[in-house]
Amino acid sequence: MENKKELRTWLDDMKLDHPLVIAGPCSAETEEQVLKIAHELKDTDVTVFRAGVWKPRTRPGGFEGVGAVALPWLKKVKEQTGLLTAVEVANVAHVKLALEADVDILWLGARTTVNPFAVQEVADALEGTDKIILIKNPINPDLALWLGGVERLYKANIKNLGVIHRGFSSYKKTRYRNVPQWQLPIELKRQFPDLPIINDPSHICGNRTGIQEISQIALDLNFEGLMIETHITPDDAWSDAAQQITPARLVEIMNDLKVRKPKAEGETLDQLQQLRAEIDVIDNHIIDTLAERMKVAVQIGEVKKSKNISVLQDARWGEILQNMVAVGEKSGLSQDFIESVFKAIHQESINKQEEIVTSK
Ligand SMILES: O=C(O)C(=O)C[C@]1(C(=O)O)C=C[C@@H](O)C=C1
Repeated sequence: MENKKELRTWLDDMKLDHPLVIAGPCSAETEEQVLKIAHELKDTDVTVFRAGVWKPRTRPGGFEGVGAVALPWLKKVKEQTGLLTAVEVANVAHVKLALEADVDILWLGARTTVNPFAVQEVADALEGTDKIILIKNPINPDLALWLGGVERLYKANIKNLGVIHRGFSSYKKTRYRNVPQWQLPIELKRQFPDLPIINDPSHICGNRTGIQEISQIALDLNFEGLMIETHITPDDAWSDAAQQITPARLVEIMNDLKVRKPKAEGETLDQLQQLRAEIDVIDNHIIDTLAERMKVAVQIGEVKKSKNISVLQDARWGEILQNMVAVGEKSGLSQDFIESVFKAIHQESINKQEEIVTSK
């Protein structure tokens, strides 16, 4: 699949003068709940009403969605409010029912994207549809797997495509429910600038407090839209209560978010160009310094080879990491940043030395 302007046609056709907003409850619970939320969202920036009908739960026994009974409620949402509707589909049966109910947007969840067999099955069931299909990132940070999902749908002759960034699972305890790992959507955008990308701050945060901050970062990274879980009485929600917000709070967030211009012009561009020239000089210095460091690592590698000493020296490596984090902190650089930079440097050093010690 190549980047093509036509990938964003469905979004351009909406002619929005603000980012696309998809909102609605995590799960459709009752007809009354669905319609109440939809009516509160009707006269806002929201264009699409979302509601989970089939809910993939991590462990059995949880609320798994009310199922197909909710589809006629979504039809009513469309008739009464004019909002488009969106549901998650995970198998052929879901696709069939959602298409029969004339749902406008179908999305594949993270637990589906992770499985190419499941994606292929859904793609085959959707073959040739003119519905909008959105693919959430897989649970693990694997860009190829995410793009593979998009490609399977594209190959099934589906042209109204987009992706949803909902963050990635981590074994570490973090302040996020799903770590954003912004470098993945940034790389996706670099490869496919015309594939619409929507951010899902609700699943990234797992709570209400971070939604505004994550949404702003997404807009600053030129995401085309936001999908935010919204409930009339969030605390009573049957699923993901902690991360849902009221329609009123959603409106507040929308009003506070700043949409910036994608490109600078005129004087601002001149100013940026001057600063960018400075960055170019500094980047070149960084490369020269890294190359110098690597030369020393190669010399150490030669000593290790001649004296039969192992490549990895944990104690020294631990000491470097600790020192550099402390030095970095003094210059206002975060621990995460320093650790990732030095881990990459150390790995390259190991690779170079491994080449030396294993050479004949
Ligand atoms: O101190 C060494 O022994 C090195 O080879 C240097 C270096 C590094 O690049 O910082 C590389 C490998 C070791 O695990 C520790 C540190």
